[in-house]
Amino acid sequence: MGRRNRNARLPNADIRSVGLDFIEFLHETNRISIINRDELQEIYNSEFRDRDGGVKKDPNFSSILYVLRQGHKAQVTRDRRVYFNRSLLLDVQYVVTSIIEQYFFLRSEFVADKNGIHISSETEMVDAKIYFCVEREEVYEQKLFVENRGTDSVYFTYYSPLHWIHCFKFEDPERVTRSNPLLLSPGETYEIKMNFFSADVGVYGATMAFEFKPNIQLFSRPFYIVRFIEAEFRTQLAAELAPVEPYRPFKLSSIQNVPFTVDEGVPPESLTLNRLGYQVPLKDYNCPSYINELTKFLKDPSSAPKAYLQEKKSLLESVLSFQNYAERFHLLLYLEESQMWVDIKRYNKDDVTMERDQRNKKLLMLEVPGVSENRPSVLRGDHLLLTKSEDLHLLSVTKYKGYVHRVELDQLKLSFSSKFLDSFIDNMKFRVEFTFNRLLMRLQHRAVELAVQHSLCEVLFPMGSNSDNSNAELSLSLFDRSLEKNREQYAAVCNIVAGVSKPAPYLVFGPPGTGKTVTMVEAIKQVEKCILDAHILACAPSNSAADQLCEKLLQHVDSHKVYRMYALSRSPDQVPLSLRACCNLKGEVYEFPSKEELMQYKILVTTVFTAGRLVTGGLPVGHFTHIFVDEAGHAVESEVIVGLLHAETGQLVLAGDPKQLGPILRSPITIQYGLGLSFLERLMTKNPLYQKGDNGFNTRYVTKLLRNYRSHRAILEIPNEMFYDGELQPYADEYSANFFCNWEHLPKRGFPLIFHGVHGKDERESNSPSFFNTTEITKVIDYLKKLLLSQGKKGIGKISPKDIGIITPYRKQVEKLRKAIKTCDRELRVYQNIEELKVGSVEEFQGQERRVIIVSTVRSCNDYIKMDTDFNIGFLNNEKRFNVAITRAKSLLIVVGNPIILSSDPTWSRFIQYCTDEGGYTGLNRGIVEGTEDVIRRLATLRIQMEAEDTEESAIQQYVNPEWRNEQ
Ligand SMILES: Nc1ncnc2c1ncn2[C@@H]1O[C@H](COP(=O)(O)OP(=O)(O)OP(=O)(O)O)[C@@H](O)[C@H]1O
Repeated sequence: MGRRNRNARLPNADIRSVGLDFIEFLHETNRISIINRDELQEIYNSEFRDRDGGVKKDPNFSSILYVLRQGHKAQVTRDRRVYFNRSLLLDVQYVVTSIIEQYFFLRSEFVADKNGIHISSETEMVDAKIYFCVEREEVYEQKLFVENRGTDSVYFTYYSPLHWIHCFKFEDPERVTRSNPLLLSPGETYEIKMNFFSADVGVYGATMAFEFKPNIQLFSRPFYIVRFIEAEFRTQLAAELAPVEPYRPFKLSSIQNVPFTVDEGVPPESLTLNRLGYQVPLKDYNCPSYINELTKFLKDPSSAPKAYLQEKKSLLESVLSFQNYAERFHLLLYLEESQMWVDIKRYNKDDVTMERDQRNKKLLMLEVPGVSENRPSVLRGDHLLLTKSEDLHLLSVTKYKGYVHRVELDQLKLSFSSKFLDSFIDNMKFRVEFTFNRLLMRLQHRAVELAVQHSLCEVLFPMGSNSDNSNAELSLSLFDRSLEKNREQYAAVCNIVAGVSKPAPYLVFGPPGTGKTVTMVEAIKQVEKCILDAHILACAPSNSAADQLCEKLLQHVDSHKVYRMYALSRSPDQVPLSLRACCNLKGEVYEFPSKEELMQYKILVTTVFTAGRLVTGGLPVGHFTHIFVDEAGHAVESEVIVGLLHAETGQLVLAGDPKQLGPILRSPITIQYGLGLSFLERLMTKNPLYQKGDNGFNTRYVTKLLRNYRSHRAILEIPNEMFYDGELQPYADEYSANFFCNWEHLPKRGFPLIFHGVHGKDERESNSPSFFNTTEITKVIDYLKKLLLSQGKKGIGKISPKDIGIITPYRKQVEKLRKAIKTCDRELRVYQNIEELKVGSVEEFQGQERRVIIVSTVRSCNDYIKMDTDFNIGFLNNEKRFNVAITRAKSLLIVVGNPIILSSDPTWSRFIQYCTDEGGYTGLNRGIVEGTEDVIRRLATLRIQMEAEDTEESAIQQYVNPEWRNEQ
């Protein structure tokens, strides 16, 4: 009864959204083919409904079906079969979502045998689809059979591709047409020859419609049968990289709460040497009990408002100020954490097995596909809970705590108690529950609390009241002399050294490649050189950006003065060799030196989070005279301030670009209430000191850099137009920018930008949810070989692997590309210094640059775009990720991708249009690929014809295109 009442209140849009999520869930768990209504209802109730622990009450299954049917998202037959419209998407690569809905309903009708007519092919058809693969550039032949298995004769009157590309040709001995129909007697089979040829690798599809009539009367009603053809032309390399086994997603577990005890494991802290004390306490900051109720209320404010919930809502709606600073951030962080708990539970699994690590018998290996893409997010030092499957029926269970010692591509290495290890037997089955490490949330809670305690009002909400109004007049001799020629950069360095904005933060912002990092690095070096008692904290949100800062500092600063401090979560093998001598990794163990020792270094380099350890360790307020945060737009404000206690008396400098990668949040509520606004962006957009006045920016507080020293102007064009109002000025050194302008493989000389259109397939393998696309890998490898193996010719200078970067959004594509380069390709794998060629995600390239960047976008099917958006992966619908990827190249940018899929995104569409207009487009001829829209329109017309009264003209004949048939 209660449930029915709740449903009555749920708006249809919400029910529809739950329904669509359920379809997605079925798809993800490989059960989209289930059509039995009762079975689907059982799955919905036991595995999906109230999956967030009952925070949000889901509607019942009947309501879901009702709303989905109304919205043409599902069809339910009288015999209780349910067809969700999702199942067909994979057949057609060029889909428009609203259109595909109609296609779904038409498909099942059209593929069915009719009047005894059955259509087959030499290779086995699966679900009315012929699939074949060719590995050479040659004509491939295959026969189609039209067979009359019925008891009456039938006329075969016509056949034609409804959706077709030039690679296919058809031929039949009688040249069947309406004016030349073929009588197929019972038991008779007629052969049609199909040829396929493509000069380019890729996946090509055709949809064939066959028309028949039960008798040859002019006005008799025809009937149609449809078959789908998918041909793949792939190289030997693509074959080597093909899925090792079919994709089998893990079955999700629905965990009930039963009493349990925890068997403690061995944390990797045992691998640290800790001489740094714990002087400033870090409280638990556990989520208050009202958070779930508040979440529900915020999602549906019409639900019975309670005064205290209304009060919290008002706090979220209020403008951030120093008075509500801590309270508002605490609340937002609790809401974010509550969503993180919901999300992490989705990864719980049943019946998993583990293996012993052969190298370290004390560790067990657990396969966790997706872990390298943060699905789920697990770091070294986190823990998981495992319960023996055989114990699950007990009234009370033991959960074994396994600490993560190592995160690898698709697996974790865990340590458990010795008691558990002794009882462990291979193939034992477990239920695994993921947890997440609350440390990062706790550090942020403490940071906002300390900010208020230490009265950081003038740092967080600067009014400029403490400073006079003049710029610094210093005469500095810069380490990087090129900065002296840029007035803004030079002035920024001087102002930072003189601390003119203090206590207000100094901002260095601007588009990609404008020299923010080099300005910050120069300022650090100058502070170190000019201010004798200076102590500097240099931070960045990510380890890779912090490493880059440190590497640049070491070019001029004595390594004894610099210390790179890593947290335990950094995998030792990711620590760059160049930093080993001045960091806290000693062998396999991280060492945290004593406070006194740390205070002797002039420059400490950490991530913004690890800076929190310095606070805990009791480094006194006032110790750091200067704090620098690079890539500050990438972090949430409460993350950036984790180590800012020291900004009370020092100079804080933030550098970044709000148009590049921003903070990653899970909760739509916290995004709505502004947690995604970085500190840098807040100052820039909300604080008058940092805004542009009539005389431009106030250079005492902020420097906006606009000269791009990195890239050829053609590469900058679209980011400049789309994100920077055309303000960006190309200033790159001519020699570097034009390095590839005469490259023989450019579609157009002088335009060092290539969009290579391919029509591949996004695939998955085994349990990994991550994607790869072997057609794109083939193309990337082609270009790589053109760059490395035939270089030094025709006026192009030599480049080495370290000058090339390959960016791709999915871990599986990264892994396969590395395999292709370092193992499969005979020439590349032995190429000198090939290990220096970096293949990585956009996140790994933020802040970096290469002479040549190759981007592989992978997506070739619309079906997964929503998943990308939900998990914050992929390139589509993510302008910031697009911006970062495109702006890393200095002299040559090559993008390999599916232009049809990418064009559904306005940013990519503009980019592809630009490449086309300027002559940089090559590869897949988009003109020959017909859209799904056309196919659907055609199928719909055929259906009208089947259902209509007798008709004179065949609908199918409207689509006759002479080229699809072989000339005889
Ligand atoms: N004044 C200058 N003269 C010549 N080259 C410069 C100058 N300033 C910066 N550069 C060069 O421009 C390139 C980009 O600099 P940097 O990485 O600091 O830019 P950024 O603004 O931090 O970029 P991103 O936003 O992509 O991180 C580097 O190769 C750097 O050496």
